[in-house]
Amino acid sequence: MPEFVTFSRNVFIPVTNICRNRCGYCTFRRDPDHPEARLMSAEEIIPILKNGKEAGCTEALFVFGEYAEEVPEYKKELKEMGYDSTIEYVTELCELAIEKGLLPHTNAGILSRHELEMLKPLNISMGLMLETTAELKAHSESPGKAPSKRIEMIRTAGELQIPFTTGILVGIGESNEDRKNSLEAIADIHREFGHIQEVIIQNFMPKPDTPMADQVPPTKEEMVRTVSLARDILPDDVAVQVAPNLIEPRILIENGASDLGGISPTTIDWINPEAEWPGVVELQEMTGEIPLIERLPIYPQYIKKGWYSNKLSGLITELTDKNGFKRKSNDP
Ligand SMILES: O=c1nc2n(C[C@H](O)[C@H](O)[C@H](O)CO)c3cc(O)ccc3cc-2c(=O)[nH]1
Ligand SMILES: C[C@H]1O[C@@H](n2cnc3c(N)ncnc32)[C@H](O)[C@@H]1O
Ligand code: MET
Ligand code: SF4
Repeated sequence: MPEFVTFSRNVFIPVTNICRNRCGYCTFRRDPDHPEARLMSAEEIIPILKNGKEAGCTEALFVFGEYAEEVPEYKKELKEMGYDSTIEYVTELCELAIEKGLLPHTNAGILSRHELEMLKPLNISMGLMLETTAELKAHSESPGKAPSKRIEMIRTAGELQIPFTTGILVGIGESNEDRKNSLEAIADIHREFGHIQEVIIQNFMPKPDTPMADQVPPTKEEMVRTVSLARDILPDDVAVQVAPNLIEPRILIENGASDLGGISPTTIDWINPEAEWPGVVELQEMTGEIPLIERLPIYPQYIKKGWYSNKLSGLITELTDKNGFKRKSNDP
């Protein structure tokens, strides 16, 4: 049982849903000619940032389809907005978030070393799910989900000392042995670079109108088994995260989970839009007698190590107490 359980408050910004991949489980992605295909403008994003700040959020979570630039229609739209590349636009958005008082965390899928170098000074942490080290049908149309590519990017983020969130998606056709391999791969990378702050054990949620709509999601028992496997395999300084809007967390906490990820008072989970966020009072009910502590999108040990740029130090000071957690009390 962990000593305490953590969570953070974020605003979820689905910057673009155009994506070069086609994962069998995903409803976030849209085809370029779909009426809901979009690239959000800075004008749309600014009020979302402001609302989140007013509601006490600390994190701007920027999520993208992967390498949308490989889609010509998107490239044209980006050009019309005045940007030559996605990464140029992301840096602009991160600066906006910082200006509004939120710490940026970007998950844009695969990024090159150069792109990671550009984002490091503007992101308090970054993320990329490993998903799995297995070659699966779910990823047969997703070049960016090749395990070797994902591992390479997670390693590069380590070389650059970027506090990092990764994880595995459970129930997409992988075996228990595959889960073990995936977690061992993450543990090895962390032992080499020391930058993995949390590993998400995310349960696959079947979505209508996807190739995997009829695939059975993992059972609670499988999730308990996977969380305790993760706790066994991962080094002690890596937190195991589960999503409280996707699964009842109490028994997972009893088996090694110690973080509930980002919840949002003002935005929805654009990846799992059917799954509403619990509020802080509900989270407290879920954790029971175990203390619930609000954290920032960077874990305290990385604040202590100084793994953030001077562009973010003012905000860190504003937002943290002496232990590196959120300064304000956890009032709902
Ligand atoms: O609302 C969500 N937040 C997701 N987050 C956000 C996450 O809960 C928080 O941003 C981190 O805990 C940092 O505070 C992710 C972040 C990553 O880096 C990688 C994957 C995810 C996945 C989700 C997700 O499915 N839904
Ligand atoms: C941001 C992360 O969201 C996860 N993701 C994408 N689609 C689903 C789904 N149907 N159920 C659960 N998680 C999903 C993937 O692991 C991705 O990397
Ligand atoms: N498209 C990216 C990935 O799958 C970001 C999260 S999914 C919307 O890695
Ligand atoms: S999960 Fe990410 S990479 Fe896969 S199709 Fe959806 S947006 Fe694209």
